[in-house]
Amino acid sequence: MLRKPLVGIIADRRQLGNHAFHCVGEKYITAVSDGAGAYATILPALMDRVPIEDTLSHFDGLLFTGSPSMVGAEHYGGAVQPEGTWLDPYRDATALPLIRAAVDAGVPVFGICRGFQEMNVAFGGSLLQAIQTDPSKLDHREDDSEPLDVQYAPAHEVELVEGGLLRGIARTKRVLVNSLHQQGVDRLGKGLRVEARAPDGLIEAFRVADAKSFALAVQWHPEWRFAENSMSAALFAAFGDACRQRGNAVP
Ligand SMILES: N[C@@H](CCC(=O)NCCCC(=O)O)C(=O)O
Repeated sequence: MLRKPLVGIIADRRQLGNHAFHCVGEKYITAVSDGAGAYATILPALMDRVPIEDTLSHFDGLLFTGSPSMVGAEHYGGAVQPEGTWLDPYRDATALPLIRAAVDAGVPVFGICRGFQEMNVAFGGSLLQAIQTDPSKLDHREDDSEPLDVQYAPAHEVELVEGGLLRGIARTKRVLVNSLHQQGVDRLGKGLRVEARAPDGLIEAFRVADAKSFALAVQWHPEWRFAENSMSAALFAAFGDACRQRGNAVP
C-alpha cells in the first residue's frame, strides 16, 4: 500500500488585525488533496527559522501558490517598487532559497502564478513589474470588480512548446488559460525551459531542464476548479504521482 504523500503549500504572511497569520487559499488545498491525492499542509513563511534540510526531509512535494503580493524587486535587481506595493518579505525569504534547494534535492516543486514568478527569480531570472504598461503586451490582470467566476474564467490562449511536458499532457498545440497577474517573466532563469507562451510572447510556463523530479511552473491558475479542466486535472495528477514516488522511494 503506497503511503499518501505529504505536500507543503507555501503560506503568505498577512497581518489580520493585531496579529500576523500564515495563510493558504482553500482552492490550493483542495487541488492538492483531491487533485494530487496528497495530504495538504500549510508551510509557514518562517524564513531561516526552519532549516531547509528539515523542510525537505519532511515533505514529499512543495506547492508555491499565487498571491496578490509582489516578489521584492531586490531579489532580481528590479526597479524600486512604487510606494504601497503589496510585498511579503517573509514569503520571499522562505520560498526563494527553498525552491532551489528542493529542485536540487529532487523534491517535486509546482509553481503557480506568484509561485511561477518566485521560481524564475530563484533560478536567477527577472520580472516585468507592470505588464499592462507595455503597449506590446496584453493586459494580463483580472477585473477584481467582477465575480470570481469571471475573474478566473479563460482569458487567453497559450501556445504549448513542441516536445514540452505540457504539450505531452494536453496533446494539443494551444489551450485556454485564465490570467490574474500584472507581473511576469522578463529574463528567464538559468536552466529553465519555456513550456508555453501567451499570444503577446510572454512566457506563461516553464520547467527546470535537468530536474530530478517534477519541477514545473505556470503563470495561470490550474487550481481553480481543477476538476472541470482536463489540463488542470492532469497537472495536479502528475504532481501527485511525483510526490507519491518520492514519498514511497525505498531509502
Ligand atoms: N502578485 C503577482 C502574482 C499574482 C497572483 O498570484 N494572483 C493570484 C492571487 C489570488 C490567488 O491566489 O488566486 C502579480 O500580480 O503578478
